[in-house]
Amino acid sequence: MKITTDQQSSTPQDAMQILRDLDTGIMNHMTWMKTLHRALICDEIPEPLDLSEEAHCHCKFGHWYYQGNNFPALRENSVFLKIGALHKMMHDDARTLLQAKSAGHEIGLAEYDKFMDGAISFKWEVRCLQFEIVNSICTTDYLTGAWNRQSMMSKLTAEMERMTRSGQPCCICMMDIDHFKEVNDNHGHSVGDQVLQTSVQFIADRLRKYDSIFRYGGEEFLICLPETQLDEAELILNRIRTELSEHAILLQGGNSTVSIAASFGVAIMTTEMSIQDAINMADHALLCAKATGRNRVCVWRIDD
Ligand SMILES: Nc1nc2c(ncn2[C@@H]2O[C@H](COP(=O)(O)OP(=O)(O)OP(=O)(O)O)[C@@H](O)[C@H]2O)c(=O)[nH]1
Repeated sequence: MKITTDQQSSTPQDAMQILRDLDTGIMNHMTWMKTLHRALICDEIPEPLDLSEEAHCHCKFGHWYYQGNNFPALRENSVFLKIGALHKMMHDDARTLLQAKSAGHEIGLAEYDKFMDGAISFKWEVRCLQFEIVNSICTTDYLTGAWNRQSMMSKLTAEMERMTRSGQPCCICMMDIDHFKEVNDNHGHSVGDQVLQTSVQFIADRLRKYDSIFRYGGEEFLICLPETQLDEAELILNRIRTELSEHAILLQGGNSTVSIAASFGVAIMTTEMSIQDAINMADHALLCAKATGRNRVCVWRIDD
């Protein structure tokens, strides 16, 4: 589920900084490659650090990569870890070439190819990580960590295609925090923002890993529950709704709390209808929940 994935703990500013750092890493290694080839081809004296066992830690990228405080979320990313392994291998292979050269041996084709293939893979994986980060910036609502509205239609379309293939049902729910304007009016917008962040995290923690939550707009969210019948969706959402209303949100500083509740409207998506039709039905159910007292789940049944 989106909220709990590692990319969510970075802000867009962090993400932009990581993109720049990765670009700098590629540039630095192109310059390094030039120095290395001068030593291998033009008999220049090699850089002493390139002969060290720890060469991968001593280059500028290595300093950045291994420093403890650069974006903790990144340290759990599988592509980031792969980049680290490729980077070390590239420096190890470069050292092997330099040692062969300084011992007066001819550099074998296999050794050279291994080094160059590693260097190409390193650059490729850095590009993959950059793509992943750009994709995350484009698809995430960075206030709440939910998927954003732009990514919603493509995800729901994929879900519709999956339904067509598998015949499994899928429910859509519109969720809106009750009297949210009062939270802003009584506590200020920054508290309102915290309440949005915490509520979404709270809900996301209680969804299954194949469910998704999207920020539809303002304090309204769309929840997609694949492989779920309407009655089951109602049960799941009612459990979440109850827990949310009973859970006071602790504000930053830890001295005060805000209690909230939310209304939910749920409908089932079928292959005979458009995605927009399903959203409209869930939205009608949400209006029903608001009109009949809030803090409740209303279900839109097609034969109602
Ligand atoms: N703090 C904060 N407030 C937001 C954000 N987006 C929308 N809002 C506020 O959400 C409030 C929504 O108010 P209303 O549409 O009147 O709804 P409500 O007070 O929740 O009432 P009901 O939905 O009828 O229960 C407005 O005050 C918006 O300014 C946001 O990103 N941060």
